Amino acid sequence: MSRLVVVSNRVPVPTPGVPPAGGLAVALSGAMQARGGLWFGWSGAKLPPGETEPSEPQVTTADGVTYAVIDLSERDLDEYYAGFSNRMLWPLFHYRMELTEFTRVSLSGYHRVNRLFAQRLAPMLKPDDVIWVHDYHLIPLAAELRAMGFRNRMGFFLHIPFPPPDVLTALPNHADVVRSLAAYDVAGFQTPIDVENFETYVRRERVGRRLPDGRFVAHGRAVTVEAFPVGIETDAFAAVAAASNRNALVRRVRESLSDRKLIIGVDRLDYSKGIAQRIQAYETFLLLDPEWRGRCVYLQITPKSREEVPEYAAMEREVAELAGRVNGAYSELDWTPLRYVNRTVGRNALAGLYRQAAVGVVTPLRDGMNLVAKEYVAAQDPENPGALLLSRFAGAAAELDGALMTNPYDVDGTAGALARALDMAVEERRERWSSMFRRIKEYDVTWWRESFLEALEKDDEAPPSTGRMALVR
Ligand SMILES: O=P(O)(O)OC[C@H]1O[C@H](O[C@H]2O[C@H](CO)[C@@H](O)[C@H](O)[C@H]2O)[C@H](O)[C@@H](O)[C@@H]1O
Ligand SMILES: O=c1ccn([C@@H]2O[C@H](COP(=O)(O)OP(=O)(O)O)[C@@H](O)[C@H]2O)c(=O)[nH]1
Repeated sequence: MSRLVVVSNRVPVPTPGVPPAGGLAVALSGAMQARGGLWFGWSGAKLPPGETEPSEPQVTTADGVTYAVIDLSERDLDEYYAGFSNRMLWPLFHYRMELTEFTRVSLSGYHRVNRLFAQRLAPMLKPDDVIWVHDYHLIPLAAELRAMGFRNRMGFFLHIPFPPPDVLTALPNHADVVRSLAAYDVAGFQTPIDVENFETYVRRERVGRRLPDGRFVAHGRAVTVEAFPVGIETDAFAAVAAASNRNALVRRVRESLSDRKLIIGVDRLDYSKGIAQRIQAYETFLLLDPEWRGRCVYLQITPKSREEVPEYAAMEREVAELAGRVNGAYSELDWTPLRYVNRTVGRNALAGLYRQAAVGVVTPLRDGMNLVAKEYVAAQDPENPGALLLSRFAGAAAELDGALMTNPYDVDGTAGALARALDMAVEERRERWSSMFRRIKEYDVTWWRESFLEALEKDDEAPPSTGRMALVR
């Protein structure tokens, strides 16, 4: 078997006591440990001020995985990470054109760092390595490596949505972005809707066409383009949740609830997650369903994220204000309706908290997948599962047909759905949960990794299979 080389912007080199957070890190950590290989990317650290030349990769090995990471300069991070990746591609790919900021400077920093990644990675590559590149930060990496002469099989997986052409074409360099995707042998997306958006773009912009074998030919290369919805380690996560009464933090939270029903939300502090709209929906619910006052607690766990990006700082203020408003209006001396926590919680404790919660609220305005939704389902007690309230705009909605679907822009509708979730009879909860659990058990993180790598390692001549994912919706 060829060696697997994974490249992603952030590489969570295992650090005792520091859990990886963020869906990409969580999904790939398990996948890498199962298969081994090399994982290359940014260390998460900045070079000392004034230094501009990134170090040689720092290499460590743990659990059969070799981690090779480089520090990046302040300028590189400003332009490539906080700039083009997170002020242009992130908002645009989440359909938020009004939040984008395009500058030539950040675009050129984006290309410079992609070239740097290619240069630092190149000496470590062997001719038969299979290279798997992750996410929007690194779209041009294969083109850079190909320009240096590498002929390896290269695959790309986009963890965030691929927007419809009317949105994508607002990106001044959209044509280059799609040309860069054609340098890969496989381009994987989260859902069939993303594949459809790609296909519509290719057709409308006349840059390619579908081959009879299902691949796309664009810019002179044939690329397999398919949906590979990312999953979780369902069985392992369910087992941790089932044993969570041994976890001291989980026990403390349970005791603090004193029989009140728990509603849980877990999201990075990101405008795509719809946290402000969700708190407004909770406020409306407390207003319209007064019988629930004092009988439920909403716990919102929200680690801060990308604080160097101005839109994130603005959102941090907005959400904190809203949380204060709800608590100011509805708190009693012995009851606080909303617990808003800006801290990362370890996944073992999270598993137990999900299991405690009568309702999981996952209401992003747009999300590539959302692993929290799948983790909430995996963590439930099969005899008495909670209800999942899920945005129709999360990638996970294409699979989790047993969730109560909601439109997060409809605050009143979400408030009503929350009341319905809290009131749902156990028979209905069991029925909804069983179908979701079956789905995430079959399409888990192992399925995701194996099916992507199978497509990537397939002989070019063999027709790729299509329709790997059955769309529920
Ligand atoms: O590295 P950061 O800038 O701190 O951000 C954390 C990660 O956020 C995004 O995660 C996405 O991947 C998940 C797993 O496939 C998916 O469920 C979720 O919908 C996506 O938003 C981002 O795409 C990653 O690159 C970041 O590492
Ligand atoms: O305090 C926290 C918050 C989140 N997570 C994990 O981070 C991931 C978030 O992934 P998701 O796909 O939901 O969203 P992303 O942050 O990648 O956009 C999930 O596995 C969560 O369990 C965590 O471990 N601790």
